[in-house]
Amino acid sequence: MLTTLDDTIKDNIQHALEEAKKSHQSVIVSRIKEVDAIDPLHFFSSGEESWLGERFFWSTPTDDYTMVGLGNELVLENHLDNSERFREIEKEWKRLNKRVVSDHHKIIGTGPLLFGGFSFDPLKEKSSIWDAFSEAKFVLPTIMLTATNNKSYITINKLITPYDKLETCIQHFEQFVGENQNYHLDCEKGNEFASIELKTTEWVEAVQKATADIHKNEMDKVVLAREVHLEFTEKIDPYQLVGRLQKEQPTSFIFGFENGMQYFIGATPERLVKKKENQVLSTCLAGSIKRGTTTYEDNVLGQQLLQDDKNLNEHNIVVKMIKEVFKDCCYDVEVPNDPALLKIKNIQHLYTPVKGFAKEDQTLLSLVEKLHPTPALGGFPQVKAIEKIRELEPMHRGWYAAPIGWLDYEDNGEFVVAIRSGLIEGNKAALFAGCGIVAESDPKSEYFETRIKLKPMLSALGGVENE
Ligand SMILES: C=C(O[C@@H]1C=C(C(=O)O)C=C[C@H]1O)C(=O)O
Ligand SMILES: [Mg+2]
Repeated sequence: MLTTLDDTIKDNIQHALEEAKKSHQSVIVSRIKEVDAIDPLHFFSSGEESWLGERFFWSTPTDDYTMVGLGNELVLENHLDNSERFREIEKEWKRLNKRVVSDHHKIIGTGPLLFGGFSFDPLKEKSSIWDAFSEAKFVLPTIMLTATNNKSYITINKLITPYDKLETCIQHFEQFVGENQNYHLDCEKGNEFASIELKTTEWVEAVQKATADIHKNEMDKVVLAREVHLEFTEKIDPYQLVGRLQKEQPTSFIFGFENGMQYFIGATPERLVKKKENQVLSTCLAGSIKRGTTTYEDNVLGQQLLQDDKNLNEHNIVVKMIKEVFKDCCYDVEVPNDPALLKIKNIQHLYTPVKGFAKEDQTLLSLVEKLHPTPALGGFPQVKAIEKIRELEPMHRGWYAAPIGWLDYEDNGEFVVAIRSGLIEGNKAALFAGCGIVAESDPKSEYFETRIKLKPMLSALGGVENE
């Protein structure tokens, strides 16, 4: 993919090696090069042979970034509780020295960066399907494609340890020079499946119990989720799934994280926090209604949602919390007074963007830590709601509803909330969906709401549930 390996990179490798030996610490060397356009999906698929189980995919609705990583050059992972797990990742990432060689002006989203995520609640007892997922796991890809602003870039990363040999390090970069792009494309094939909804009765009872507790003033809101398991006749191909999600959910963030033989994949409309230099952006997304079958019906439903007290209550609890975090951590905070509608393929939501500029001592991961879980996924008050989820929810969330995303070495990056998602393994898929329970919640309509939220994954997997 690189045409030549110039002397600058060799000098940098040499210096990094000396630095690593002197400091007894590893140093990351990154080579960034602009390349002719490469289809990100083909790039993802091309990694199947050499890097199966070590790939990630990320694309944003505004198309400003698509990133595909192949190979785990470095893994930062921990099993720590709450705030410690965010801080440990940040500490380890900061400790590594980074040397970047680039043939162009530095572009955000290229160069050494981490991609990964966190579990929803480290204190919830583990269940088998999420066993291989830690409380925090981030990878530095060996090779990464970044497509942004109609340009494509390839980053090659190498972790240089004090024990490495110069020749081996140079070879690491040389192996990608002039490599042929040998992409294979499967045509879409049908894949039949059987589905089971797990513990539906328990879930409905949990909703009833939660509304009763809200009436007793134990809390204002709690989000309860449920799980559906699917079994297909053939193996599920993550490449096809990502491709379909991209096609069917162009207004969502598409994420895919391979963890050995499991893939955590989804199409979420919900940004948790984006940081570009000191500009910070978050999204309050809560309150939902279905899409109409005609423009007229769709508008009527949208207007109904904008005026519905139950949904406005669900939404305003989220706005209040995110606004408070922003007021603490940012200056020049801007929040519109009223929500707007966010219409995505299968559902419409109440939506309020929140903007600000991070104070000096705030980092992207410190903001993730303070925001997670917002009342859109947890509830309010936060601690009480999380305890209720542990007690009432008949499933283990794993990485569902938790932050997933990327951060670079200059603290730019973006995290979303991993909803409208599923955990795939072989021919099996576990899909998750939840909803905000408030005093006025009706279990039947909340159940219906979770069915709509399962649709993006169901449809991308090849079938939409009957209503
Ligand atoms: C919990 C989910 O979605 C959240 C709950 C919403 C609601 O109850 O109205 C809306 C958007 C999300 O913040 C999910 O999709 O699983
Ligand atoms: Mg709702």
